[in-house]
Amino acid sequence: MSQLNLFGSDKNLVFPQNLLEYYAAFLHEEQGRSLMHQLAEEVPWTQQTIRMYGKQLLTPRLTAWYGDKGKAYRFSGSTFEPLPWTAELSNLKEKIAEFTGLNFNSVLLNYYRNGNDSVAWHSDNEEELGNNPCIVSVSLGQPRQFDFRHKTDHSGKYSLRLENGSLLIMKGDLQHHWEHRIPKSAKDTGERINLTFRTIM
Ligand SMILES: O=C(O)CCC(=O)C(=O)O
Ligand SMILES: [Fe+2]
Repeated sequence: MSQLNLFGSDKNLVFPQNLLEYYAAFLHEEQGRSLMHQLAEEVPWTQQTIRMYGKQLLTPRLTAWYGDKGKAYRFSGSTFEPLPWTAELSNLKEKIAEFTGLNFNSVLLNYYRNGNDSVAWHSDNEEELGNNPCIVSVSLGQPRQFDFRHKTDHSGKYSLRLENGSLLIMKGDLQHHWEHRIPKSAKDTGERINLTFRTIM
């Protein structure tokens, strides 16, 4: 059963709750934590640079990209060839397929080393994800706040807490009209890994 618990508000816009499904306990607490530690150790994490305001900046988190051979992913002017699926990641992909009925050919991993790591406002609207992508996001470790704001109206935001072991589905036309981010957090200092399973066309 979905347990969506959105908080916050927007004076003008009501968040379309039907575009999210949230399951707080997709994995058991202990499973979530041990998978996080395993991935933290084993994944060849890299810190990407992005071009912003004419400057090269380091992204405030570590990332890795896995998927089927040939399913390259392009963003910020770079092309990323996926690493081949590991046993842990393909097991998790299978578990997601059983739980949601959804199949994916790639996964982006984000490692937030502490509350100072974050991801800025964006939507996952790259062309190779197709028009209305279904994205499954699994969170491990430190719970963090996940914010949504409307693309053209920044007067308010909606938030949700992504728990250790949780699964969130983002679907429909969410990525057309809404942006999301993981803000920095002074109080949530523990480490967290997030995996977003995606289909590259
Ligand atoms: O860490 C998260 O929960 C979200 C990551 C995200 O939005 C992304 O990788 O596109
Ligand atoms: Fe995203």
